[in-house]
Amino acid sequence: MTASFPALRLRRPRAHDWSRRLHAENVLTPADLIWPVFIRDGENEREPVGAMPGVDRLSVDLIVEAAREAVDLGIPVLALFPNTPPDARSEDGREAVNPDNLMARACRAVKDAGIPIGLLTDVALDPYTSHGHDGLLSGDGRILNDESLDILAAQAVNQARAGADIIAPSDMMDGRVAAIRQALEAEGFRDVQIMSYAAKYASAFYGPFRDAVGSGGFLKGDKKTYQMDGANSDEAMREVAMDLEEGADSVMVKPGLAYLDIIARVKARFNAPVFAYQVSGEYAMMQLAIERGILERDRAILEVLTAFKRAGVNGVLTYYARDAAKLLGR
Ligand SMILES: NCC(=O)CCC(=O)O
Ligand SMILES: [Mg+2]
Repeated sequence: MTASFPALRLRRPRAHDWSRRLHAENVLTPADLIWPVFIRDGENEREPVGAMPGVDRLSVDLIVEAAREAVDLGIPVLALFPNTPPDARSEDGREAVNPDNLMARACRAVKDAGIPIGLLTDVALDPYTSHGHDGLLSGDGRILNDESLDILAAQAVNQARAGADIIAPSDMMDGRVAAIRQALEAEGFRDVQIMSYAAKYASAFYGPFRDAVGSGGFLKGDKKTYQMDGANSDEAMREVAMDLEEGADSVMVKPGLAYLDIIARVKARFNAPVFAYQVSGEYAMMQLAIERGILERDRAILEVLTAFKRAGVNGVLTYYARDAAKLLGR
């Protein structure tokens, strides 16, 4: 910088709204948003998630309505998460490959209704297992890596058959992207995308999500042997490199706000689409402060989502997707 005050006045471009808009380096639009929704049994059922005020579990018919609303708001993708009835959960999570499970029914219902929206489906066993883990559990309490790959790949194919557009493995087993990509190719699903949860950290901020999908009460122990240690950043680069090499079309960093540095590193290093997940705990934290009048709602929502853009994401999974899209307009 050569000029100095008063030739240089950095406040000049900030003086007017038109000028601030003109100079904005990053712009959030509804097309940046992926809306996670929770599926439950029944018909015309809308059930609030206690730990996530403002978020409901919806029966399949209401998921279809949500998809229509998302399209109207310009949101390109819905992310689907099932709250599997307890009697369908088992030690091996086999409900994950049931062609009539909640996830498959929701995908088919949205696609059969001809709604032009992308569907992102989560691959991991935790909503289907009686122990709440993302992979298969051994007798002595370990999460088995290689042994879990077959059912995860079969789960992905089951979702693709039901109409999923983006398979999103969140299980953090090594090698699962390759296994899923191979299975999708073998079954003819050449154009089904994979968005891998590449850098997924073992986080306290997933607590409310486990309430939403009903796995919290089941979970034995923690997920530290497969999800990443929050102290690590180089390791995230290796996770991302591995998933891209195995056939991921895009990668995700999760949670979001506490990991913006990871997003920025991934963006700087890889020429690949990167997404962030503003997770349930981030949502709950903000939402409770908003409901108590401590935070200004609209500004807080847009500020945080814009921060993800600034860090370098192509898009954000956020429980605020609908609210943010309404604020942004089309
Ligand atoms: N596999 C999806 C998640 O774990 C979501 C976490 C959250 O929203 O807390
Ligand atoms: Mg990995």
